[in-house]
Amino acid sequence: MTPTHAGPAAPDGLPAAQQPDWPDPGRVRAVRAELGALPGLVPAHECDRLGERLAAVARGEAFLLQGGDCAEEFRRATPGAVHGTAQTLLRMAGALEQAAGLPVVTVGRLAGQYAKPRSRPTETRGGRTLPAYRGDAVNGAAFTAADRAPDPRRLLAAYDAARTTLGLMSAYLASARGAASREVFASHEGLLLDYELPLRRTDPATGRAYATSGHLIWAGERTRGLDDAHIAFLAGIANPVAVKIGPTARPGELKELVRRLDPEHRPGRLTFVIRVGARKVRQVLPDLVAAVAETGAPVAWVCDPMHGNTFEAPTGHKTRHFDDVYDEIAGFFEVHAMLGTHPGGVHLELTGDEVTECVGGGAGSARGAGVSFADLPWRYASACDPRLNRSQSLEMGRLIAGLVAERTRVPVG
Ligand SMILES: O=C[C@H](O)[C@H](O)COP(=O)(O)O
Ligand SMILES: C=C(OP(=O)(O)O)C(=O)O
Ligand SMILES: [Mn+2]
Repeated sequence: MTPTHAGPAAPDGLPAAQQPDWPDPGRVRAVRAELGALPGLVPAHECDRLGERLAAVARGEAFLLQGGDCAEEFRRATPGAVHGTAQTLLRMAGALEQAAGLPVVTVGRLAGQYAKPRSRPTETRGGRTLPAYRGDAVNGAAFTAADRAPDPRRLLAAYDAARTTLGLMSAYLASARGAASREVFASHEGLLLDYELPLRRTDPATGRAYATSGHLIWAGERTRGLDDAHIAFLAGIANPVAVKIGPTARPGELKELVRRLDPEHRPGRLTFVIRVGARKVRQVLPDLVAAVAETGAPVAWVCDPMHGNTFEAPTGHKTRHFDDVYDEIAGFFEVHAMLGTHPGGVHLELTGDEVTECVGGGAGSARGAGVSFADLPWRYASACDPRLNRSQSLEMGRLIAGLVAERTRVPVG
């Protein structure tokens, strides 16, 4: 179990899991004040527009493609890295739109995905134990005491990197004429309350509070405690919000999340991102969908086929198999077909670079094809979880397009 810190940042003093052990509370207060004086990163009307798009996703009239790094890195807030991710997402969106005849809503895991919840608070290498890497907004990835020390000034660097990334994305979209979907929204896990709360602003037009750190904010599998600070934070913002749902979630918990996060049943407000693993999805998803259907809330159902399929390769690398990723998506579609509900979209960890982090893929996608275990050390660049590389992403995009096309009964071109 990861420790739960009842930190000062929690809304209404509620317990907040996975918060950093900042060394200097005075400095954190100063950083929060500085963040509070900076302009919001995204405007409220864009959050509302994404909400409208997600309402269409929930109705089965659009498909959500959400993807990007597991952990964004400050040093990669560069044109090459941001454009690579954007181009990969837009090419996948193009394949989906063409095959399925449905508009695709494209959302990046970007411009804020700088904080990570971890399974363990520390990491031991060669007999030496240091704090775990918790994302660039908290500490550095290098295995040194200096890097791993949490530093609240990194919250300001996260704001700068997010602003740079949003600018690079806008520039790319302005140049991507004719692209199937030219809107890319920004999303991240709203993990660090010392970052999220100062960036929460009241929209003068409506008097409603918005997280201005990104368009869509989600609570992770490790921070979705019903009575905890993260859910209270999401309940208090008007943005579209999502919650990751792992294999131990009970149907009643989802009903309670609906009650807290979408009491008015506002279309586009709430998305459930299911990440239960390929071997469990067919078994656990039906009861979850049925329970939420009983509430009558118009939630969007999205499949994260990454986080329930992670395993350790013989090389020691964290990896995922392309076929497991596809199988969880296929199972997700099967369950929705059986229930007559809508498979709203997918949430993927991917990059535009040809890294070697996930195994499999390649023509035919038989086990053993594409990236092999032996390839993993070659280009394993992720700061946290393994991502689909560019080729694997495009291949997965084509496979998903096949599933959506089958569903919408439009022949694949
Ligand atoms: O991205 C999700 C989590 O932060 C990640 O899977 C945790 O990884 P860990 O189990 O190595 O801590
Ligand atoms: C932390 C993540 O996922 P989850 O909360 O589903 O484990 C993530 O999306 O990187
Ligand atoms: Mn991850």
